[in-house]
Amino acid sequence: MSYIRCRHLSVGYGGKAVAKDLSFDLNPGDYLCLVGMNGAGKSTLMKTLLGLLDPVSGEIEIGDGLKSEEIGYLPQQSAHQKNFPATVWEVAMSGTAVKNRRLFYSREAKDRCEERLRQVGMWDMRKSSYRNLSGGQKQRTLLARALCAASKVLILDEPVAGLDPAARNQLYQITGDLHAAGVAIMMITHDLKAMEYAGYVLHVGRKQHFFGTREDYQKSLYWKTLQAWEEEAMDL
Ligand SMILES: Nc1ncnc2c1ncn2[C@@H]1O[C@H](COP(=O)(O)OP(=O)(O)OP(=O)(O)O)[C@@H](O)[C@H]1O
Repeated sequence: MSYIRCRHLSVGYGGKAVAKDLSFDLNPGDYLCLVGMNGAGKSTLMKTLLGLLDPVSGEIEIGDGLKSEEIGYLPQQSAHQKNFPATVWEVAMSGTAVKNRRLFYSREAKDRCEERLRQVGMWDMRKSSYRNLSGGQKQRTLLARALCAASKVLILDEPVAGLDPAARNQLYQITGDLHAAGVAIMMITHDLKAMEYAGYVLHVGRKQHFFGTREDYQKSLYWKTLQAWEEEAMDL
């Protein structure tokens, strides 16, 4: 059974759909890339899957023993978050606190946080101030935070936006390692390089959508359109 199964799902605001009739699955072991033009509704879909927005219509089924609180989320970074006055350790640990609503951290939570910070290569910097980190180090800290909250499914919203090529590759390496370790990945991206890691692609279009394997996607018109659009955007 799928972790997440959506059928004829429409998502939007105030009962008005911005993306209609989406049908796709996220299964254990999947690496799904979510692509589409600006404003297509990708972030709106993610927020709906996370329960932050109600679906306009259609079905979302959470299955295979997955609980909604087992879905970790790396949101798009805001300027406010970039200047967060806390250490790397405190930022990562806050993922645990939000989920468990505990006043004090348990030994188990601390061990888990250490494991996560080691996984993303930020353990040695755990005492550093978050606001003084590079963009890539900040993203890796937020990735550890999302993994402290949940480790079965990880949803990432444009995780490499604003990162230089080295930091970008490092982040893909880490998400690839997490995937190999059994975490199902669902990633919104405008970076065509991310596609190399994907097993499946969901392309949210204005009128029609594509959902299928990366191989089929890269033979489709959707892929050609996306490539042309991204290349044009890079020229600007
Ligand atoms: N809180 C909101 N209330 C009403 N409309 C919104 C709200 N947030 C976003 N929208 C609109 O919903 C549409 C889809 O936005 P969304 O952020 O989901 O697109 P996206 O595909 O993630 O775009 P991008 O690639 O630019 O991040 C846009 O037209 C946007 O203006």
